[in-house]
Amino acid sequence: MLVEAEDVSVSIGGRAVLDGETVRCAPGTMTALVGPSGSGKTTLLHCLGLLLPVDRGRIVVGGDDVTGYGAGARRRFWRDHAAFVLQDYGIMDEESVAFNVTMRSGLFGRRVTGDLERLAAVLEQTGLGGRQEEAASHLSGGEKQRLALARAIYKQAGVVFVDEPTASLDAVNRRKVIDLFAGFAADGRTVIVSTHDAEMIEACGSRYEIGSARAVAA
Ligand SMILES: Nc1ncnc2c1ncn2[C@@H]1O[C@H](COP(=O)(O)OP(=O)(O)OP(=O)(O)O)[C@@H](O)[C@H]1O
Repeated sequence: MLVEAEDVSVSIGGRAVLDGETVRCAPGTMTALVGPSGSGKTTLLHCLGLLLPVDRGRIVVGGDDVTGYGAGARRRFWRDHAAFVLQDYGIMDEESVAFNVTMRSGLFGRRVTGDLERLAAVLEQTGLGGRQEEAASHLSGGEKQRLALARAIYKQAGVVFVDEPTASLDAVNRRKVIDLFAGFAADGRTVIVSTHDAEMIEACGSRYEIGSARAVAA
């Protein structure tokens, strides 16, 4: 699914945070949003993911102008097409590891439904094997980050929005995470990454320098 921002501007508290940004994030590619701290990478990622409205310009997904989507249409987009790995991880502390990955519980009680075999495999892959019953509040910061990754892997969404996924990782785990997202793109998905990480940027098929309104083909 092609995800585009066309001439997008956003002001927060009267200050221009994005000024005429245009990016084109193609399926089958990892697209990097790069630039100095405070240049607006996270803000643009949130606009592309319909988490934040734009003041000017358009967000276009799969050829459809989605800029004016209301709450219901945005929720359907998130449910059917999007996975997010954001800086606050979006973990529900009071819920179990399993619920945080599958986002599904049984109609009665707290039994988690979904593809439990797949859940176990994904937790194994992210180093959280056997911990599905635990409350997410028991996890460390790094484990919560891996839980957010597990959710994105489990969901198999068409568009994956990722904010600084390697910021707090050691070299070995950084490589694993880069390979994981590169694998998503190789599967034909659209992967959009806000990052400072030179190794991650290197792995991206295209990159945009945010703040300069200038596209740089990789
Ligand atoms: N909710 C908010 N309220 C006030 N200012 C905000 C808000 N969100 C973002 N900003 C401001 O917008 C600018 C861009 O922020 P953003 O987080 O998009 O930058 P970034 O390029 O992702 O930075 P970093 O690399 O440090 O994560 C910053 O100056 C920030 O202070």
